[in-house]
Amino acid sequence: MNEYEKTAWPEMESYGWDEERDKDYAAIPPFGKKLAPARVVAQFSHQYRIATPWGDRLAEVSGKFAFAAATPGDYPAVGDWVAAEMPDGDSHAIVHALLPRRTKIMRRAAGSRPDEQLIGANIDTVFIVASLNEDWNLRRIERYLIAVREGGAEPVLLLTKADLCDDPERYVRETKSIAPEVPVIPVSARSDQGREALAPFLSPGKTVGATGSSGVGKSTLLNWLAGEPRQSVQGIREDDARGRHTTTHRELFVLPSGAVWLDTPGMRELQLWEAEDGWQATFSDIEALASSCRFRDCRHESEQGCAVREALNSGALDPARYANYRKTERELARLALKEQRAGKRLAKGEAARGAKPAAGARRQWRVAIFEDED
Ligand SMILES: Nc1nc2c(ncn2[C@@H]2O[C@H](COP(=O)(O)OP(=O)(O)OP(=O)(O)O)[C@@H](O)[C@H]2O)c(=O)[nH]1
Ligand SMILES: [Zn+2]
Repeated sequence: MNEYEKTAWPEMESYGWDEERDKDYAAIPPFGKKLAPARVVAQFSHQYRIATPWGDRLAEVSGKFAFAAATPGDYPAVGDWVAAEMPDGDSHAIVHALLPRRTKIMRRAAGSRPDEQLIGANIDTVFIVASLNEDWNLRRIERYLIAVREGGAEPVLLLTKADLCDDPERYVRETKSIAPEVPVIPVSARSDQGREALAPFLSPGKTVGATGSSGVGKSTLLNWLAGEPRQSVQGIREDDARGRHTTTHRELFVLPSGAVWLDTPGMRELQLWEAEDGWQATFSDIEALASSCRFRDCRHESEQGCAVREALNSGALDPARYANYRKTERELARLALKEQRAGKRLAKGEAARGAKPAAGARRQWRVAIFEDED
């Protein structure tokens, strides 16, 4: 049997390949080429570095792939699994197809038109990092929760620099109060605290990444988990085929625990994208209250039988949390408006690709409500 016609690719397991991927891969239509699975480990302007069963290669997408891609999100991103052609005796590869993404982390592209920009694919867990000594801000954590959940990844809250804090448990409690179902783990790289609690999220083949404000300790966390200094974004040292050390730019690599760490510059500065699902999950308590208001279209201002007002008055709902709910709702509505305007231009192309209509009535309802407010 031709090496390329294998039905399983154990070589790729260290990058997170599993039986489900074997199935996804088998479902790719034939391209009349010898293809093999690979994972994108770095992205340059028009090139990728991919990890293949036979080592790393530089790759580009095929002409056909580029022709079919309608938006930036259709191109591979770091963390994506692809089917690539690897011509013999050539150090380059050609990407012909993208495997289905399990999760994606998106960012709004700069400029007036909000545009999906993929900053990481197939991430299982995103560590939302906040530091225990400075800059403590539950509202910011809520915003990160929205962005992470929207793409389908599991959020875990890491409270760093526990060595600098007299009462980490107090912060753990506060954090749990805004996200009861999310694991909250105090850690300290300096005093080697919290390693065991992190272990369940760092099992072999799981892909993880970290996001959080500048200075909270993301690089330090990575170095701590890697057991050696590792400036991931700048590049890491590796042995090449001749055993020499070379520095290679990589944004995805395997930790000693066997977990795969994804660290793209965009991960560090997540912003809200049209995050209706993540927003609802993050504020599910308020959504539940709102659904028991007497009036279906209650604006929670001075209406009779408003459950949200009641909760605010009784102290059951934190006014700051409610304010953040409204603020992020307005931001999402603003984005949705822009999207609607831009969408008119895009609609034709998207319909041609069989895309679903933009997530529907609910968002339009929000747009209608908030259009007049700003
Ligand atoms: N005491 C203490 N200091 C820490 C710990 N982790 C990080 N720091 C310090 O916090 C500062 C910022 O850490 P970084 O790891 O560079 O933070 P970062 O989140 O990567 O910052 P950006 O690269 O700007 O995104 C450094 O001076 C670290 O030494 C810790 O566990 N305890
Ligand atoms: Zn109400």
